[in-house]
Amino acid sequence: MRPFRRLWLVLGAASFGDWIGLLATSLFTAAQFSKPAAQGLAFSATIAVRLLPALFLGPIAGVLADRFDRRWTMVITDLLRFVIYGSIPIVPLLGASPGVIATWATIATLLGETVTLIWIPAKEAAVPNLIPKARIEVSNQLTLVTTYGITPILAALTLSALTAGVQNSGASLPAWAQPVQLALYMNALSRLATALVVFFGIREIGGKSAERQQAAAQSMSRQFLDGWKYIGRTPLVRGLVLGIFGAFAAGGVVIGSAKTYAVSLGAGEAAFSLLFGVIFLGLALGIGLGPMIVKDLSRRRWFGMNIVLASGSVMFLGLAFHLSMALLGALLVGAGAGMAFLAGTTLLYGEVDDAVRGRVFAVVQIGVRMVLLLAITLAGLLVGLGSSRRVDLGAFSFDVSFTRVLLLVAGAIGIWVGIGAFRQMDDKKGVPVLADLWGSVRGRPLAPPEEFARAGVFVVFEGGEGAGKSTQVNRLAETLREEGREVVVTREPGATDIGSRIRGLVLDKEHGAGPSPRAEALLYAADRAHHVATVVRPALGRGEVVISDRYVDSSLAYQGAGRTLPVQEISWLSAWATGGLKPDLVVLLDVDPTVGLTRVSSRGEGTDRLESESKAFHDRVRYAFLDLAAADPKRYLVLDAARPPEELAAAVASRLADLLGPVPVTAPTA
Ligand SMILES: Nc1ncnc2c1ncn2[C@@H]1O[C@H](COP(=O)(O)OP(=O)(O)O)[C@@H](O)[C@H]1O
Ligand SMILES: Cc1cn([C@H]2C[C@H](O)[C@@H](COP(=O)(O)OP(=O)(O)O)O2)c(=O)[nH]c1=O
Repeated sequence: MRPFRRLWLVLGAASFGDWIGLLATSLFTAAQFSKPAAQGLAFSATIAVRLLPALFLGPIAGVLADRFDRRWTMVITDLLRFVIYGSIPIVPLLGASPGVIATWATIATLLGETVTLIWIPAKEAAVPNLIPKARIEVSNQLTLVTTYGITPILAALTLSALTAGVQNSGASLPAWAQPVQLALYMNALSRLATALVVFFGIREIGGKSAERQQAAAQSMSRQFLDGWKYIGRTPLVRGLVLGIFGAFAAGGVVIGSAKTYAVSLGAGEAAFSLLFGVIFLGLALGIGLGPMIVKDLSRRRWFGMNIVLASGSVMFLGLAFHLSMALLGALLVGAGAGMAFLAGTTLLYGEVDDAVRGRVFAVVQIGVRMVLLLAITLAGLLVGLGSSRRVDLGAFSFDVSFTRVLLLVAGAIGIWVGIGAFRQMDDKKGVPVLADLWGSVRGRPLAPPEEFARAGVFVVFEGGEGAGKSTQVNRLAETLREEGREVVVTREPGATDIGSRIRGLVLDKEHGAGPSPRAEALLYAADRAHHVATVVRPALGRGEVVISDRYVDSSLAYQGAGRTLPVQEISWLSAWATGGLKPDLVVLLDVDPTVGLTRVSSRGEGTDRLESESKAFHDRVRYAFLDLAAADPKRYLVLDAARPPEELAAAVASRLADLLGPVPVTAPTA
């Protein structure tokens, strides 16, 4: 088994232990009391106690994770937890009173939680070193689904199966083997198991990079401060931390106000559980399907977008007046939060340096707990303060309550934070957000354009063989020059020295069978890259009109649709070759291939390699051009190439008139 597979097993076991421990300890402590009030108090005390140590120990835990060998840190802390958790069900066997038992359970939980705080940053810092970068997201999907989807359910089922099994069998079990106690043993044993697997099975976690060894020579307080400095001066990490806190704050407000919100919908008590269930469903859907839907979208952008989505949905919840709307809102809150969480952890794993990773994760960990706790408490308090008024809207009536105002405010703050995080982290500045998202969903992600001052206008003619491109290119150039404009006429392939050699390689029939489809695609891309860099961009920079006979679309049509290479990959290749340079206008001269090829052969120059392709090939090319034009009508002018040349030229000139400003006045040359 590969190390990271073993790691997933460890994470699964650890999380199962966590959940069954949480459930069992709470029940166990509560069971020591008979009055409901005391039970409730004991129940919430054990949960609160789990959050407390984070505040004190958290900051140091990160330093420990970066300073010491992570394998040993994980093994030692897990052995400690084995002993601590194991002691909870043992104490009653020593004949202790209920008060002592409950107190010890609480103290042991506190200790266990404290130790966990050291375990988590060590684990989080070690994991990314074991996983190939390209698989980090998949690995996170798996871990999140295991941690929050499978293991809690498995834990609850195990516990209730144990209880039911014992009740049904009627057997009287010895005092040390009551169901809840068995569950507590399981929790302890899961720690022993993970310690052993990490020690014997995942040795790769151990050792330290030279960088970390160097850092460990500094004092601990110095390392602590350095961690904060790193967060402060790295925009990506700053944005991530800010975004994660914002998301959890909004989540906390939703949790804290959920009870009164459900009531305000007038849909009864069941609405509360239903809403919660739907939020979890949304989380699972977002984590499971999100990456498949957005495909290659920048994860930095996706993170910010999801926070805005989740927060917007919180606002929508505030306005929803019918249960069905609230359910939709809850689903989107869950989906947005889940996807933001996935994107956030993936980015943290992939982009934070190994040497500071423990500290960054510790900050996130503590921050999240504090923010969540604060938000839940505060929301609970505020909601309790406000009264509500009932509003009638004909068929619907709903409460305008404090709860709703709170949701609106929390959502608005969340959107603001999401936009802030997006700006800090954006790695595709200048690429329109919605178009980027839509392009990625359709499988044609936009590349960030290379920066350059673009003063001129870029016009491209596309179309099949013999469509009349050269004819129209020359006519247009002539017209524009008569108007007094600077015009550069060029073509692909073969406009440069290097390009004309490439052109020979791809098109001359004397080179035998010619390049394979992928090689052909790369040769056209190479020609294009050189052409754009040495001819097109410089001319556009000088403010001239560049008219090119063929450009990117020819590759999409010929190599993509014609040769049937994946169009998405050709699109990426072209975007990379051109640095994202797009034409201002593409004139597509649409021609029936039979007509076009007849025109070419009547020229009597013989055919090149592509012209001699089959009719089916040229048909695919034709429809690919038409599809491209249909997908972006603003940028295209589609003309029927069977029309007389003068008419076509007039149509092109009139369309271009809108794009070109007045003729620039150049100083007369003496
Ligand atoms: N609109 C048109 N109608 C009829 N024939 C045309 C038209 N435009 C060009 N032709 C002729 O078709 C042939 C191919 O034209 P050309 O401009 O070289 O096409 P391309 O550059 O698209 O291969 C030439 O002989 C040209 O005179
Ligand atoms: C620019 C480009 C051209 N081609 C093909 C289309 C043409 O058959 C060939 C040469 O184009 P071109 O010189 O325009 O030929 P013609 O004037 O005869 O239409 O190169 C591609 O396959 N991919 C590309 O990216």
